[in-house]
Amino acid sequence: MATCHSMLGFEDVSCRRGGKTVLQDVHLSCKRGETLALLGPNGAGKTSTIGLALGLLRPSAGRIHIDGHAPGSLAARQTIGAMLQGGRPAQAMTVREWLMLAGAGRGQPSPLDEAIQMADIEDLLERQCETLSGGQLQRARLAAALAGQPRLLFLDEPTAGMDIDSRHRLWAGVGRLRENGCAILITTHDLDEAEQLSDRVALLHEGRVIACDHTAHIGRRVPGRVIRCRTRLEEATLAAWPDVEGVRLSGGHTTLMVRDAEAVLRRLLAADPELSALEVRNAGLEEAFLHLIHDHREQAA
Ligand SMILES: Nc1ncnc2c1ncn2[C@@H]1O[C@H](COP(=O)(O)OP(=O)(O)OP(=O)(O)O)[C@@H](O)[C@H]1O
Repeated sequence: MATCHSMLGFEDVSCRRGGKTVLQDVHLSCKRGETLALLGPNGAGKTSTIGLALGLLRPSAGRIHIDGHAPGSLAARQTIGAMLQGGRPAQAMTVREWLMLAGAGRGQPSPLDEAIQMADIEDLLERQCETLSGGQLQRARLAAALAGQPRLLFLDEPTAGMDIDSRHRLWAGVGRLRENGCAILITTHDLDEAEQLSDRVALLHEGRVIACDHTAHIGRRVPGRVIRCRTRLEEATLAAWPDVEGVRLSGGHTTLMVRDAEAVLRRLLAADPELSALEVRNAGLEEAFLHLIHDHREQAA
């Protein structure tokens, strides 16, 4: 049900914090029914971007709108739900009271049922927030962000600390919200999560958007292919081969970024007759992320 209506717009936005420029000439938009993943290494400026959209920080240049309204205005606040890192209610209150307050703040005191169900907090409603575990508090933050049915949702590393069940529930919930026309901006360091949830990704590095594209297309920006296999060959040996641009070992698998897949495959099969679990594919979000950041660093140097 996506339309072209932009719920969030950043035009040439810069921001300074502590005497340092942390965002520079940022252009971003997120439409109704769209999920935008804001990605980048630590300190890239993701949380600062959300702070600007919420009106908690002020831009030093540029313009930001929330469904046509200024960040921090009443209309903008009633539009937005935000799940922030470290967010918690100001005083000791129960989870139910927190949700009611959050919903009322958006001018929509009810219904809370969907928020409660999506965040899986039925059994936590009467608990005082200060007694919750880290993962439970994370689920309560999600419910508070969803209370009052926001039309623009910010999720800042929403699944950090969540167990697998809650994570899957959140992913399913994000899908439903998107179908209902909610615009969602999510930050995450989990690139599988970003790939699964987002329609588009914006990659931030040192305060600049260095790539913004459809999630399914971003891998095309990376030349070469990816080979994954189980092999007894050493990482350092493989890294020294011609046409191999990068090697990574994880979970017993070796992943190689290569320029010429056929040449490397022939050499791999000859060097290790016991090689198994072989896969060859185009670059995905993770390879694009690493490649684009590496390129940007080299250009800056
Ligand atoms: N309160 C602050 N005062 C001054 N500088 C700050 C403040 N908070 C963050 N910064 C700086 O702003 C830059 C961007 O930080 P930000 O928190 O937006 O990054 P991020 O992409 O969200 O990082 P992470 O992935 O680690 O959460 C960093 O250089 C950081 O050191």
